[in-house]
Amino acid sequence: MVPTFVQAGHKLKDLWMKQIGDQKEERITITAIISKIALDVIGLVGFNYKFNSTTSDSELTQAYKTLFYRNPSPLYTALEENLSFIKKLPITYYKQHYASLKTIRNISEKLIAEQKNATVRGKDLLSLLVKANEQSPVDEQLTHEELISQVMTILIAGHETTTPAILRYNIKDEIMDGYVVPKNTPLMISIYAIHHDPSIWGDDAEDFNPSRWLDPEIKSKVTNNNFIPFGAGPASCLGLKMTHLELKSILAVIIRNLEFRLVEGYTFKKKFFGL
Ligand code: HEM
Repeated sequence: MVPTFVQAGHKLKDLWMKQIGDQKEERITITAIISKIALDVIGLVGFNYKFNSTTSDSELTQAYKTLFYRNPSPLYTALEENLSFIKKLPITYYKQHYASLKTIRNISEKLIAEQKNATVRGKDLLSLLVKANEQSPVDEQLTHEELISQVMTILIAGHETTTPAILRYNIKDEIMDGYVVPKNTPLMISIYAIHHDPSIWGDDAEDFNPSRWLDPEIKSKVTNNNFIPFGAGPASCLGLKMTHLELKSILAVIIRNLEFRLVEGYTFKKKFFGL
């Protein structure tokens, strides 16, 4: 995997170098391109699939855009979540949404079929999954539908990584903060709120300040329960180790070649997450 990550780092560096050109420095918005690079990487290491999303828009990239780069108002999102019939209305967005899911499903099916018929097996996640499945006793094997779901989950989870909250159900009746919470109550744990708690991160918790990781007092307060970008417990992120390695590999290339500064006076526009 590491050579793929390092190559991705070089691709990113080359793109930015090109943007800077002959100038000494340039103002660059980094977010959109990072997401594209992440999609390219998950395509390659996950499925041996070339999205090439920094240079072209494949049908899969298009499908992703439809699913993830939609920005409805919080009110609309709340309505949509609580009144499930809304998603069945013949509105253009929903038609595109379902068409996109179908595209992702079709491509997942195609990738699995290719792997099943392949004579030489790669080292990507899907090749390993198909191989392990074939070698398992028949009654333990994933069905075709389950294989497709796995591929779709990894394709989606490996790309859209900003989760504001995680959902859990308590397995027994509990009293929380004086309230009785009956067994099986859906509980939304707000990652956003935990990661902005001033009692852990300081009064400037809302500010983008990576240097706070150098503060020994803050570091001593951080635990696996209050820093959970990859979730926690048995359903936590499958891609954690891979992501750490990917980020380190890409950063190693980038910081050897470029210097970064925040644009003076720049302020971040906060996204509303509803939790
Ligand atoms: C910056 C990168 C990433 C972040 C911040 C992230 C974060 C998360 C979070 C918060 C969850 C929910 C965990 C929970 O409910 O406790 C999750 C689940 C998951 N992630 Fe990631 N993730 C990242 C990258 C990836 C990648 C690259 C992959 C695939 C290789 C991946 C695969 C998954 C899967 C399959 C799940 C569902 C696990 C389950 O429900 O059992 N993630 N991720």
